[in-house]
Amino acid sequence: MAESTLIMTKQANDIDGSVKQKAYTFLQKLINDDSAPGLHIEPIVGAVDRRVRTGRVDDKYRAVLFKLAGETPTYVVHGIWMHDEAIRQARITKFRMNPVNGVAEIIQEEAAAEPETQPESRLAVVEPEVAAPAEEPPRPQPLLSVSMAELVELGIDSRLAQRAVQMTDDRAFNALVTPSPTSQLPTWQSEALLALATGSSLDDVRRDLFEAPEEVAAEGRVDSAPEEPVVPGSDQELIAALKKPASQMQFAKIKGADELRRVIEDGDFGAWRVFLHPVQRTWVQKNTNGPLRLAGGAGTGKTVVLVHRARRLANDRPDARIVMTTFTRNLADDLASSLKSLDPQVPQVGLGENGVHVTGIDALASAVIRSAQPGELAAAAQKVLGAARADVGGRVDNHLWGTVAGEVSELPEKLRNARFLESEYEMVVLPNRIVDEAGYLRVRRPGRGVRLNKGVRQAVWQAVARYREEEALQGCADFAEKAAIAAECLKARVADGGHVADHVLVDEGQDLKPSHWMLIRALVGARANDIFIAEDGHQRIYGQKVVLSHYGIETRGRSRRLTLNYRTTAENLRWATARLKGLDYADLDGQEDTVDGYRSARHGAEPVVKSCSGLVEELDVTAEVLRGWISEARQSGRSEALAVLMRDKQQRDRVVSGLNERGVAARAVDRGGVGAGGVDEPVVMTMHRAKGTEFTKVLLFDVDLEGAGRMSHGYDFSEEDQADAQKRERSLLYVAASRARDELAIVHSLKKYRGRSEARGPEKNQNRPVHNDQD
Ligand SMILES: Nc1ncnc2c1ncn2[C@@H]1O[C@H](COP(=O)(O)OP(=O)(O)OP(=O)(O)O)[C@@H](O)[C@H]1O
Repeated sequence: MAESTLIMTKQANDIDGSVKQKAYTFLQKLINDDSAPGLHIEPIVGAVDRRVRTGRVDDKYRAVLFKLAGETPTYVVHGIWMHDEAIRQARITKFRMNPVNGVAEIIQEEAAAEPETQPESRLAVVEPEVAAPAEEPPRPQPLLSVSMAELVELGIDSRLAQRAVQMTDDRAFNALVTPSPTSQLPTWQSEALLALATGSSLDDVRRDLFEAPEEVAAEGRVDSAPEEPVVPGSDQELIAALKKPASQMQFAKIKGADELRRVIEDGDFGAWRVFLHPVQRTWVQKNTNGPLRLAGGAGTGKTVVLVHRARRLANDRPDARIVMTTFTRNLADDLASSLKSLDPQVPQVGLGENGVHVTGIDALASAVIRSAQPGELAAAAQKVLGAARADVGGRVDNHLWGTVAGEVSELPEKLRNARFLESEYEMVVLPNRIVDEAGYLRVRRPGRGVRLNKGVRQAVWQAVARYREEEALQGCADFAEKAAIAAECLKARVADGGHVADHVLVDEGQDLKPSHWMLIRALVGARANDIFIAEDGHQRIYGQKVVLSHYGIETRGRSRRLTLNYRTTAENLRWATARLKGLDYADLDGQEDTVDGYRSARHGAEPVVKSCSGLVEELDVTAEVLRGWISEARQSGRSEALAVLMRDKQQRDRVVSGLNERGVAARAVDRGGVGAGGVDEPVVMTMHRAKGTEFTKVLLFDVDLEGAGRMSHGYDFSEEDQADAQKRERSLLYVAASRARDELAIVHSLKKYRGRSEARGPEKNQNRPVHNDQD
């Protein structure tokens, strides 16, 4: 009995639900012993590839495989089809190493007897389903600014290259380069062409796809034994080609029965676990002295990289203490379950233990505080608050800044405002560890927008002092203060026992506040792979813009942006990014952040925008759209997750009851998991809560298409802050729209928004920034 190695392809992974169990049994048997009775592994006469085999999955279905000889055989699973289609596929499909760049690929050739009919190339490129460019209004410029020869030099099939360089129409181009179960377009070729069409240069493509850094290339090598020279055209050459990072976008070695089961059960949804983009793989493996920052639009797989990287660090050094953190508890729960689903063997542990500790950043601060001795806590609070308090565990009343603002009559009217005071406190007072008026009068406040003279600073400090007094009376501290106090505790502990973590990985970095960054810096010393940050400046929906280097985290020169969106369709992406148009965004290095090159390889329907006359009609339309989606899903038998997203919790509850009254069994989601969210019970949640989630179809309810938004009110103490608040509203729409995998609907009532903004009166003291713990 000889065990086999199994290589799954991304396309083969999408196995029809009705044969998944049988496919699993077949492939598991194949791994155990390819000569087992009942598998019927057989060659096909007249096939273009002598390595091709078919295998019997059941009476109707056959697997198409490529067998590579070695010490033990390797089987590359091309796919599972009904008998006749499987035989056809087996005849015309070839597994090869691309002769130009050495990447493994599956291509289709015409039957061996007919090669002369297509002299320039025998690769069968399926015609795009969309109308040919000749039928479209002519456009002056082709989409690609490279020549056919340059594409061929990259390794792109010559026939595909010829068609691609002639294309002037987006949709036709996308149809040409989008892989489908019938086109057999190698994944790397599709990605290379899409990247070139969205602004990457040939050098960018070469670097990203073919030039893996040493640590990634080393990961792909067979083992440390001296390598035998590989004979050209041999099976060993193909096995080596499978290990190239660009090959691993499409081919993945299956390690064990559990992985096989998960890969088959999850199909495309589990692709993130095995088929990484070479750039993702690089950022999983990269070793550096100092922090790394990975930026990228929504759905580009930043979290995927973070989770893979946590596993990689844990596997490299089982005694490493790794912290993986993010902005909210819900997001942290998602990270924990992704890590578990990627690798259940990675120990998820408490802070300071060997393994990965996954936690929300505020929960992390609270845990440090809970673990501190009273003396330690008092010393830390002295540094942060100017009072040696050990009673900082309680929660601050949400309205405390508003109350204080109302009490300090010396504050100018414009600044007598909870939002101003809270942001001044979090951005200036806390990070600078200001504990008295003299310190506040001296401090520099770059980037704060509103200028303060001495008298105003004194008034602001009066408010801060009142705030702190009240907290001392109540025995509490707010989240930002807790993070600052936790950071001071950890800094003090370094002298005794060193740092509490070896590696810290941060997701949703754009939303973290200065005190959070100071806490992160205090968790881990400056060392190899100390901090890894995933962020998207366009998705900042809480707090102010932050520059990491101000808090001892220097990522300049060690940053990268991901641009391929895996989640949503190109159509939804266009709608989502259009929300950001005309605004400037910055990344955590303080540099311009753009959506240039941001692309999706998937296509679908255009988003549907429904204009309504008011709330009742909005609810009617929402119920109607949901009923349509539910009935489509039921008819197709697909399991789909449906969600309705809106701006705030009151609206959410109104929508749930409105939908229930209309016979749609919707369910509100607040804290805690989203649950199945299947078609029988669409979920309804705020756009803030939807951060980090994804659904098959998403409806945005009562959208303010002008993006002026309610949040901008209350920020009129400075033009910059008001503009920033409006920007966050647009970002929120971008976040919400980019949750949709397939379809997006937008329901709005423009008339009502006009009325609302005209009717807005002063509500200054009640205003308070939305906090992560609230939404
Ligand atoms: N290499 C990959 N292959 C297949 N799917 C992938 C890959 N990388 C990411 N995905 C999928 O794309 C979706 C988005 O990934 P992820 O959540 O990591 O993106 P993100 O950049 O963190 O998004 P956001 O910023 O919106 O939170 C997920 O469904 C994930 O499984």
